[in-house]
Formats: sequence, C-alpha cells, structure tokens
Amino acid sequence: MAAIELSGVRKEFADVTAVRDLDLTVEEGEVYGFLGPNGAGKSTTINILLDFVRPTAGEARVLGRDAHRESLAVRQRTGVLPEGFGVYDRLSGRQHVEFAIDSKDADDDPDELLARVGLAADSARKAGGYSKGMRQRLALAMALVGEPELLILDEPSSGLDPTGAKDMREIVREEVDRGATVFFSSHVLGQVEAVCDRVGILRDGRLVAEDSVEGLREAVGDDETLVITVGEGSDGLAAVTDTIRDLDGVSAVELDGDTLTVSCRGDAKTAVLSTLEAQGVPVDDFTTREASLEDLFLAYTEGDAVDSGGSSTAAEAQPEQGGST
Ligand SMILES: Nc1ncnc2c1ncn2[C@@H]1O[C@H](COP(=O)(O)OP(=O)(O)OP(=O)(O)O)[C@@H](O)[C@H]1O
Repeated sequence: MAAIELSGVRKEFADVTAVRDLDLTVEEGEVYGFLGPNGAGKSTTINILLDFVRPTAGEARVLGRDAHRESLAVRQRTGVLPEGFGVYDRLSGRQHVEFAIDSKDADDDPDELLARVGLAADSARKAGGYSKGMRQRLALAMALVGEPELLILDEPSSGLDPTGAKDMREIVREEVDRGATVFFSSHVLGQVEAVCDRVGILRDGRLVAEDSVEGLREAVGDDETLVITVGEGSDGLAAVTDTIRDLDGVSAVELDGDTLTVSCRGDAKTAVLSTLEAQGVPVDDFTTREASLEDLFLAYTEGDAVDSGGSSTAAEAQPEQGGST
C-alpha cells in the first residue's frame, strides 16, 4: 500500500489553477521531499491530502483511504506540522502538547515529546512568548503525538536555526526508523537533500522532476555552470538563448537581464562563448563553477528547465499559459 497516492489531482481557485493533473505516489516508509518555489502548489496539495481543500478533479488516497470520504481516519493516523502554525498565546507549550494528545486519544508523555524537540526547559512557559523557532519545535512535538503512520511537514525548517534544522532532520530519521512515512515540503533544496529518499519538484502545480537525491545528483553529472555577462546593445538575446540551448552538451539556459546562466558540459563552454560572439553578442565577463543540485533545482523552478538528459525522470517542464504567479 502506498502512503500517498494522487491521481490526476487538479485544484482550480477562482483566478488560479494551483495544482494541475498531479500524479504522485509516496511509498510507505519513504521520506519524500516535496519541493517547489513559492506559489507552486505545495500547501494546496497538502490541504487536499488532509481534506482541508477539495480537489476540482482527481483522486487523493492517504494510507489507503480516500482523503475526503475517510478524512477522519486519515487525520487520526497522520501527524501534521502546518505551515505558519499559530499558537494559543495563553497556553503553555505543555498544554499545547496535552491538547494534541487528548484530541488524538493518544497516551504519549508530553514531557518526553517536549524534551525530544528541545523544549523541556520552556515547557511551562506561555507559548505566546515563544520565539519563531520555538513555535516550530512545538508544532513538531504536536505532530509527533500518537506515533503517526504518516508525518506531513509543511516547511518544517522555517524559522529554525541550523541546530534546530539538524534536530528536525534527526527526528525525521528516527520517525522513519520507527516505520513512519514522511512527506516534507520545502522551497529550499538544501533542507531536504540530507534527509529525503526521493524528491519531487513542483512548478506551477505540476511535477517537473522526480527522482532520488542520488539520481538528481547523477543528472547534474559533470556539468558546469557558466555565468556570462553580456554587454550593451545585445538585442536579440532571447533568440541567441534558443540557439545556445540547442548546442550539444548544453542542458539548461537561463536569461536574466544581461546575465546568461548556462549549465553545460565542460567541453561545451567554448562553443557557448563562440556562438555568442558569432551572433554579435559582446561578452563583458564570464565565470564558471561546478554545477550543484541547487543549480538543477533553480533550473527546474526558475529558468527554462529542460530535460537534463541524465537519469532524472524529468517530466515536461513547460508551464501552461496563465499559470499562477
Ligand atoms: N484559498 C485560495 N484562494 C485562491 N488562491 C489560492 C488559495 N490557496 C492557494 N491559492 C493560490 O494557489 C497557488 C498555489 O499556492 P500554494 O499555497 O499551494 O503554494 P505553495 O507552493 O505552498 O507556496 P509557498 O511556498 O509560498 O507556501 C498560488 O497562486 C496561491 O495564490
């Protein structure tokens, strides 16, 4: 049984299509990183899983149950860290966790959970006085209540300092070792890279790439990134960009003002520069660096991503007209 199964899920709001015909499967025991820039549709997808939002079309199943018709059963077995978790100012951290334990009819020890997230010393304080990172830790403690089969964490690292983010990753690992599945959304690749088995990249409501972190790394391959600053009078740069994209060894090209960022094999760099020259585009400056996963992520989420030609199962990356902003 898959922990999460979305088939053909689409969500249209009045003025925007937030999720477009999304097919996605997360296996039991997996840590799945759900990545995408702001507005990609991550929270909407999570809200569909939890039946806070009804899809316009398609089917969502969570832990083998229909996300809408059997939502109570789903929520009972799922721990959720919602984006922008709001605390009850006058309740202590401990009272928050006790509340979560009561709601789930669980028998966890609140102090143990608070200690796990590093809030033991602050458990009696009113949560209204908690810092952003402490609130996030508290939300995680509440999500862990009842040993859920599935943990859905929406931007769990937001507001956490590096130690907090590391603690959170350790807890995710412990939960997976216990047998849980973790669905982890973020707009920062670095936060999921260390902990996820598989990553799906969402852009404009569509999955544009899905692979293991290892597979994505292989897809990056030995590519290098060439950052070129072009000079004044570079009209027709968009057309030249297309020519460069078609060159052998070039995997992605992004144009931003007078800066052209090209991901390519090391031996394709000369061809890129000479193509610019041949087309009358003056090169003011250029630098090269080895490509990172971050570059790949940016190419998929910001630039004109193309299939990198590696082992990544990159899907079609062309956004529809009139997509979300
Ligand atoms: N209730 C709503 N009414 C109208 N539009 C909405 C609603 N909820 C989400 N949207 C729109 O749907 C799109 C996807 O939003 P969503 O919050 O799912 O993205 P996200 O990937 O979670 O972004 P972020 O990283 O910023 O949280 C956006 O264009 C957003 O404005």
